[in-house]
Amino acid sequence: MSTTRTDAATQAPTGTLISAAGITKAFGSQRAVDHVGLTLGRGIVGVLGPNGAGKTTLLRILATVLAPDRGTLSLLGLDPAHPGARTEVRRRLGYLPQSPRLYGGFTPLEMVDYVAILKEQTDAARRRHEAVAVLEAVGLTDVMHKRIRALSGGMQQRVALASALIGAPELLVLDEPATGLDPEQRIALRSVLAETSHRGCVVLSTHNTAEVAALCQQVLVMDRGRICWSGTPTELAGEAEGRVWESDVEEPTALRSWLTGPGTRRHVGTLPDGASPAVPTVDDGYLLVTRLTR
Ligand SMILES: Nc1ncnc2c1ncn2[C@@H]1O[C@H](COP(=O)(O)OP(=O)(O)OP(=O)(O)O)[C@@H](O)[C@H]1O
Repeated sequence: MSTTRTDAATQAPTGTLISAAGITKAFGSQRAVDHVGLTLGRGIVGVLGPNGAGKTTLLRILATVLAPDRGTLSLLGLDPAHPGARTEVRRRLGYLPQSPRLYGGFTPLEMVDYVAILKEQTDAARRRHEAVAVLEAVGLTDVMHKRIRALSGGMQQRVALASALIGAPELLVLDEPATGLDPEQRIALRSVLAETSHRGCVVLSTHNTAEVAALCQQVLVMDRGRICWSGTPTELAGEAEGRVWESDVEEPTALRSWLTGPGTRRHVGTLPDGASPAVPTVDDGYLLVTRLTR
């Protein structure tokens, strides 16, 4: 990816699972999502963007929780605007909202089983087998018979994640899935998502660029409702190639500067004469592309 693009559509993979064009959603006069186009196939896609960029709104649209005001959307080859097709998509979709609602009086096993029932899985034995498997995948085997209200915040987040994973979804939409997880669980989450991505499309929003670099094949950067950049994590870091450096002083040519240690500042922008470029990271690229579109 050589330049920053506005309103970017991503590369069409073989086997399109999500296809969107001109998707727009406003709340009053505020356009939360503004003419977004997407073509996504199998793999893990990370959505980055500042607070209020429209990530949650876009994910809610992809999860069929919210209907767009305008634009066309196809999920798993179906049009979710039609009630019958929407029900079918929901059977094949897993969704982790930003603030999941769990029933505190349920156990994790009951909660996940309940979601499977909502997905119209009628075989009780199979449901239980699958529920036990997804709870094991998120590391909750030991507490699957405890009341959810008695679990820690990170464990509750994993119950919500297991609820999204039940039914082997072909489309997995996760709003900040790593929130509240300890480092070990974050690493475990990566393997669960990598496994899901072999059979379908995982779209996740995050503020964690390290997570994106470790996990995602593709990144979408959103800003003010639009996708302002798309590409691979390596390409995002590459945006800052030759445009990032470190020094002990403030730099007038820097678009953004931040402290990285006692007295050391890192800058992105136009490299001043005599400065040596630093090795760029996904963070640098992200800061640069969000700055350039403002
Ligand atoms: N239900 C709603 N009613 C009114 N405004 C909303 C609603 N949902 C979102 N918005 C507005 O839409 C814009 C995008 O919000 P959204 O939650 O999608 O952003 P975000 O990128 O997920 O932010 P964050 O990183 O803070 O979670 C914001 O200006 C927000 O205030």
